[in-house]
Amino acid sequence: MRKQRPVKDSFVIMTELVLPNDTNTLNNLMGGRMMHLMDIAAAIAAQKHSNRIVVTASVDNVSFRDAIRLGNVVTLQAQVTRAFSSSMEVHIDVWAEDIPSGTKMKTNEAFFTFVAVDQSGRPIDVPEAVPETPEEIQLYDGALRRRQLRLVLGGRMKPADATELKAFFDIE
Ligand SMILES: CCCCCCCCCCCCCCCC(=O)SCCNC(=O)CCNC(=O)[C@H](O)C(C)(C)COP(=O)(O)OP(=O)(O)OC[C@H]1O[C@@H](n2cnc3c(N)ncnc32)[C@H](O)[C@@H]1OP(=O)(O)O
Repeated sequence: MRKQRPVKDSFVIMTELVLPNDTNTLNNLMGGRMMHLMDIAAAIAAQKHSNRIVVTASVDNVSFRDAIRLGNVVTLQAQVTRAFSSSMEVHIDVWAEDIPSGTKMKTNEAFFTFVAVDQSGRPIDVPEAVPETPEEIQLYDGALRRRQLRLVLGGRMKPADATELKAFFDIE
């Protein structure tokens, strides 16, 4: 039987300070720097779940809701939502905090997909991810649909095989 692991075991929290080298000429955190931080936090979550080397396979839509300013404290929270065979979907939330003014806002959210690989870079199976809380169950339940959408968009699945998507959009 395949090994199981609670999704909460993969939880990662990472905190960074926005320094001058991280910013553009408007003193805002650069988008690419943000994606780098998100990739690292999410990869650590996938590694914790699988105890394997992981590679980033894809990143779903990342939107930059509000600018993050020089001197802000950035908090990234990542957790595996669901594991398939060798791949894992990781959900990540990003918060920016201005400590002197006591304000904190959610600025980004995304889903990353990582694939566990062996020393030769070949995909290798990972434990099943078991959700426990209502929020974890909701993310788990939506993960198959999101997987099919990204595989169709990435040209890795035929739309006709995306059964969850068809059911979601009520397509015959
Ligand atoms: C332990 C304690 C912690 C320790 C704490 C250490 C800290 C440590 C810090 C971390 C450090 C930072 C980590 C950065 C991670 C990188 O940045 S890695 C660099 C960027 N990424 C890459 O270079 C990946 C390049 N691509 C590849 O190697 C191959 O395409 C892949 C992803 C391995 C897939 O290989 P493939 O031959 O296509 O394999 P295939 O059998 O067709 O598919 C395998 C799985 O991949 C999935 N897949 C393939 N393509 C896609 C796609 N586009 N979208 C979604 N899924 C896909 C398939 O659906 C399949 O999933 P399963 O059905 O098995 O679940």
